Amino acid sequence: MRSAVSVEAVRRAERAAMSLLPEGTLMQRAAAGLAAVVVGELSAARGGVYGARVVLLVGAGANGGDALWAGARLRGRGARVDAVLVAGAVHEEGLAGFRAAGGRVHRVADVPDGGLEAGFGDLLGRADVVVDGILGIGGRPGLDDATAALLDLAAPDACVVAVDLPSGVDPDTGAVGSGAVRADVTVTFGVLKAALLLPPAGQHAGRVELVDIGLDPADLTATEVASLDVADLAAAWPWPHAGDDKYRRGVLGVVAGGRGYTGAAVLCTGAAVRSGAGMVRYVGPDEPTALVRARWPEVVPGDGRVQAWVLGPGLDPDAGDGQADRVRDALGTDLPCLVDAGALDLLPPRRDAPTLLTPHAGELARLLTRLGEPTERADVEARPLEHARAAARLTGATVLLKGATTVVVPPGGSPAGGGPVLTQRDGPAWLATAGSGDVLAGVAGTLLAAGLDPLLAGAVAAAVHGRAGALASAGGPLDAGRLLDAVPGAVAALRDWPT
Ligand SMILES: NC(=O)C1=CN([C@@H]2O[C@H](COP(=O)(O)OP(=O)(O)OC[C@H]3O[C@@H](n4cnc5c(N)ncnc54)[C@H](OP(=O)(O)O)[C@@H]3O)[C@@H](O)[C@H]2O)[C@@H](O)CC1
Ligand SMILES: Nc1ncnc2c1ncn2[C@@H]1O[C@H](COP(=O)(O)OP(=O)(O)O)[C@@H](O)[C@H]1O
Ligand SMILES: [K+]
Repeated sequence: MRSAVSVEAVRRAERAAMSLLPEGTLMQRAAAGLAAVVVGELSAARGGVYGARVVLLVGAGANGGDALWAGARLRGRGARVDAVLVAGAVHEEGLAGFRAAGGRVHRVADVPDGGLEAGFGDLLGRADVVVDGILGIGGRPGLDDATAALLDLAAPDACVVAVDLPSGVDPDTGAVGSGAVRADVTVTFGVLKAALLLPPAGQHAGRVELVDIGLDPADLTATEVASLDVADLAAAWPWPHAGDDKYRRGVLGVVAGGRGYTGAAVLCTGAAVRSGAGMVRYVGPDEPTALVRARWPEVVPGDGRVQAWVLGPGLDPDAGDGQADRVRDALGTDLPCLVDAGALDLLPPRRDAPTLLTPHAGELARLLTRLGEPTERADVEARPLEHARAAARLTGATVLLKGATTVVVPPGGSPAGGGPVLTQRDGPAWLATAGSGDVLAGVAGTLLAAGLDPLLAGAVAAAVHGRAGALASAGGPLDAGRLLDAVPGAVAALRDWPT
């Protein structure tokens, strides 16, 4: 499990560690770790550090201090290191250390208006590595125009190394402001910060390197956001046992598709079959039922006893084909329900039984608007965690928000009581294809029917869906049929996936 904490928790842990250590120790450890990563990048790209060009972009706080001390170390290895001070203030000890090591210092404030390119174009355009020491955990989202313009001067093939966090993101929520840094590597200190696991900030971080600076793990137990790794997935997966039969393993009922929309019914039931549900029942009108039976003869048509329901993929609540009533009936039971797509419109104000909502950004905006919080899709995309939490709070359900990074928020919006928010980013962008969400619903349904709680069922399903996507795509285009065909292999590989 990769775990991340809040800024408040990091600051507390840092204060505790600092009280036991000589002043400046943590920053020196951070700088040493940062310099080591830069050395690694330079060695890989050009065979060594000597003579490499490194430019530090330095903000007002300790994040800039880390960059300056790392720059001093890189000077010691023979790199040419320039620091560009982007703010009015600077970490003075770091600056003195950098100067003493022979680093050159420039100030954005010394360049006349409109002169950034003339002043820094050559410097940044020739840099092998650009170190983003602009903002860390003290940062608010967004960079000013001059700083953002400076970043644009870097050569496209320069390696951008972010210090602690890519600057311009919100450290706790993962929201991203304008001009935020896009890093190739982020070197983070002591513990992952929540933004590194959250969309969209996590997608700005590149590869994340965690440097141990000696914080006490006992001070870092308040996990805010976590991502399941392969060991967690293997531990959570409901592997069958000799004593099992199909009923004990879990029967899933599916109300999907309808008159005119048939594909979702075939894909969703198929994904449930392929992810190992004990049995799948499909409930719907004649046409999708016939197609489901033709493709998946093991699916049992019609109502009957189930352990969980998947409701809504490809379902039009206004079609007048009986599907809306079937959804309402299932929502009226005390069984776990996954509520997707068209069924989201039918969700009652409150449901006490375990409930997993699986909207994409547009569907979440629509749901929040219906619940009295007018929201646009773009709002959800800019601040996914905030909006998923709002839906969890308003509905009392677990909310899985789909996207390149899937966010699963426990009922009530967490973290109080419900455990951390889980995020998964396991699959390629080829997963953004029609029917992909129907496959996810089927896999998550299998897990609900097997008895997993909605938070774990959602996160495990998202991870397996992503891994199946990676297997099926192998770098090329993907369709939902091949995605669901890859699900058994993705599940089997959980026990021997290379970590
Ligand atoms: N604590 C420790 O023990 C250790 C900490 N370490 C390092 O310290 C980092 C945290 O340092 P930090 O607290 O000094 O904050 P940092 O992120 O450098 O910047 C704050 C400054 O930026 C400003 N500012 C904010 N947003 C802005 C914006 N959008 N645009 C423009 N300006 C903005 C803000 O202004 P203000 O809020 O005062 O208005 C303030 O002046 C941490 O991430 C890690 O790298 C490591 O060395 C390990 C030990
Ligand atoms: N850029 C992306 N990278 C990786 N996965 C993605 C990306 N965009 C979407 N996905 C995943 O693909 C699926 C799309 O689901 P959805 O939007 O409901 O599609 P549909 O309704 O066509 O089935 C979700 O599981 C989502 O997390
Ligand atoms: K930074």
